[in-house]
Amino acid sequence: MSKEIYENPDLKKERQNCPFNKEEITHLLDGGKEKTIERKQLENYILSDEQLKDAVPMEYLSHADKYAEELRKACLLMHKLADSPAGQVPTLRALMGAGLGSAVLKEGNPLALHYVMFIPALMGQGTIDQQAKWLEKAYNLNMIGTYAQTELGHGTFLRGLETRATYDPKTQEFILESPSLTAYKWWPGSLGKTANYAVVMAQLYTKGKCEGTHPFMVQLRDEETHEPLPGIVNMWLNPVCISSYIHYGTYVKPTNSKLSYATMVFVRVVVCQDVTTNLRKAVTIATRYSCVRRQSELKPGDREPQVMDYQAQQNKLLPPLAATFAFQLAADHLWNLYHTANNNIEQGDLELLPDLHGLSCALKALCSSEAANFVEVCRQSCGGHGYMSCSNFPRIYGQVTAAETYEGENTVLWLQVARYLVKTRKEQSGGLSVKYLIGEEKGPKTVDTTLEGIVKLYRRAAVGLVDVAIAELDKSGRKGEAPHDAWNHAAVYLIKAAQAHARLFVVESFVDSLKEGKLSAPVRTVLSQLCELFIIYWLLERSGDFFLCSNLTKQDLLLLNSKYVELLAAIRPQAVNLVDSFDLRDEVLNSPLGCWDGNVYQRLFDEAAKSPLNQSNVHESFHKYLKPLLKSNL
Ligand SMILES: CC/C=C\C/C=C\C/C=C\C/C=C\C/C=C\C/C=C\CC/C=C/C(=O)SCCNC(=O)CCNC(=O)[C@H](O)C(C)(C)COP(=O)(O)OP(=O)(O)OC[C@H]1O[C@@H](n2cnc3c(N)ncnc32)[C@H](O)[C@@H]1OP(=O)(O)O
Ligand SMILES: Cc1cc2nc3c(=O)[nH]c(=O)nc-3n(C[C@H](O)[C@H](O)[C@H](O)COP(=O)(O)OP(=O)(O)OC[C@H]3O[C@@H](n4cnc5c(N)ncnc54)[C@H](O)[C@@H]3O)c2cc1C
Repeated sequence: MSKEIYENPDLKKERQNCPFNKEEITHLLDGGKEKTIERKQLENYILSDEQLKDAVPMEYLSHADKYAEELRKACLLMHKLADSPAGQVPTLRALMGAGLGSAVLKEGNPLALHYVMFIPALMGQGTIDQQAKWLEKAYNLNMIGTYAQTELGHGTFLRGLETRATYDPKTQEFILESPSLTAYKWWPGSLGKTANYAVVMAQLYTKGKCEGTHPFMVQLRDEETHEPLPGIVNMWLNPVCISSYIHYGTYVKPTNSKLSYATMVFVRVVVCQDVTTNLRKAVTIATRYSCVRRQSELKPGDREPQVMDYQAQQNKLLPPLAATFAFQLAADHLWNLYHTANNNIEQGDLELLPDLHGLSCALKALCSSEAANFVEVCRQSCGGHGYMSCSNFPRIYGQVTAAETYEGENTVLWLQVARYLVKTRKEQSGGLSVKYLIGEEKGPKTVDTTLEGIVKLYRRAAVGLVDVAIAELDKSGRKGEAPHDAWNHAAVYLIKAAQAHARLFVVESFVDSLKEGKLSAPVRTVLSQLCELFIIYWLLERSGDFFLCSNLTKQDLLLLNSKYVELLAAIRPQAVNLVDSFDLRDEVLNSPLGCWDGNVYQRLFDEAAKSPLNQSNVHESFHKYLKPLLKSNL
């Protein structure tokens, strides 16, 4: 007899009479029906393999055992890669990130850097000959690489990196050395125990002159024994400069000194997608749990309500729910820009590089910081159970907050965006962003609170805050301050301007996607409600920016507040159906709070029972420590 599938009655009720086609949203997020089919096939292929399941929860293993277990599974995944139904790159993308990858490798993928940075560095900066020599070896996993740029003393300031690569024209070799403790490469993933090669960023010295940071291929460990090569600490290795700037002993300047930064741009682009996947997981867990959890008393004498029926809970969870769509659509736009810019760069056309740099910094900083804040709100919205390790919130939060630092610490990236905006605004030049800066809203600054009217407010804020920052810089200049001091003293304004520009890009992406998208009426309705909720939410959160740059009035704000709470109530009935549309399997959510069937309490209990401490009534430590204390009559 088929086993009755349990479904929490509240969740079951939430799912009744869904007014839109969930699969249509799933296909939208996957990039089409075929991509959804491919993703589900790959998930079944990977998640059905018993060897990829954890015998015990990872949190109960030692550090060394965690590493060994993750490496075992990562290597097994690579064996499965060759036969995967989705093909190499789509599978790699799925296995390296926060979705399918983290369902199997909960503590992280020891091989991630090999694919996320090492191979892209070779592809983006190696010469044809170098690619011919290394790429096949890398793709065939005959070598494992990482990207070693950050040092103990420097991560942000690349011009301050201390690792030196001195070219010896006699031997035609580069001598790599770490001249000080602070020069030690620190942080590169896989560098400690896994990688046997690295792309090492070092200051190139030739003929006594420093030519700046360049990438070098360095072998770290013996390919057979995996022992570190002799002198690995004070590297005197046979590195190869990954880029063809030394011709017959003479340094040839690259067409663009910024090309060595290209790998970081790629990762910043994919990070936007990855933090959005993590945010989708957190929102799904918190939303389903909030419809299962009944607590307190809303109407005196009534049954305890679902906590999702509190407006305060809707205010916590519906903006992050809307953000998952906003960030996904913006990340899709950025991904398309990346491909266009990259294809142009391969033809020698670097015109879009500043736009790509500006927007990738802006979106990476915005999506990672907003996702981190929203994930913490989701965690808090689940009360005590949200604090449990098994809820998966601690791991998701750790992953999204890491993204606020790696690939460019967010503040540094905001200042890079500001540098790009000030330059673009002053020169009235540049490409993509110029439409925001030059296409500024002319005419009266009256406010209309329609969707179009609100988008115009975002544009006024983006342009207006750049102008405020420029005015600050000019004021400092008139006082005789040096440009670097003026820049530092305007940092608060510059960062606000950068953030306003990033928000405008996300808002425009969301609105434009709904205009362009071929959506059914019910899907368009619910996504439009989410879009309007989100852009009003951000406006209310940042109302100071809008007061500064437009004729927004207190009356307008009160009207927008009313619209906001109306939208909370309108979207609330579809919250579970919307997160169901993400089509995130329980194994990917990896949380008893967010499971599809809502059987929360039994799953929490089962998880707790897995703890080694719950394998006996009295732990041995009682006899060693507690009993003597109890007897000691202190
Ligand atoms: C095989 C592939 C198959 C499939 C793909 C596989 C996987 C991908 C899919 C999924 C992956 C899923 C998830 C990924 C998730 C996580 C990633 C995994 C791991 C992360 C590991 C982390 C790695 C790292 O952290 S690496 C180290 C990163 N470090 C940094 O980012 C340093 C930040 N600092 C800087 O960038 C510099 O300080 C600086 C900002 C450049 C400033 O330095 P500097 O003072 O020299 O520069 P100026 O400010 O003077 O500007 C000079 C000039 O240059 C322009 N510029 C600066 N940066 C760039 C750039 N990056 N690109 C282009 N141009 C740049 C700047 O605008 C100035 O120009 P102008 O003079 O014209 O103004
Ligand atoms: C999980 C993780 C994985 C990583 N993986 C890798 C890897 O694989 N390979 C690799 O090479 N690196 C890696 N890193 C290192 C990472 O790239 C650096 O930590 C990051 O670039 C920040 O640099 P930093 O640590 O020097 O911070 P710092 O720049 O020292 O930041 C400290 C403070 O100084 C501020 N600051 C610095 N410069 C400025 C400025 N110009 N203006 C204003 N404020 C400033 C920052 O905003 C910050 O508040 C990883 C880091 C993490 C957390």
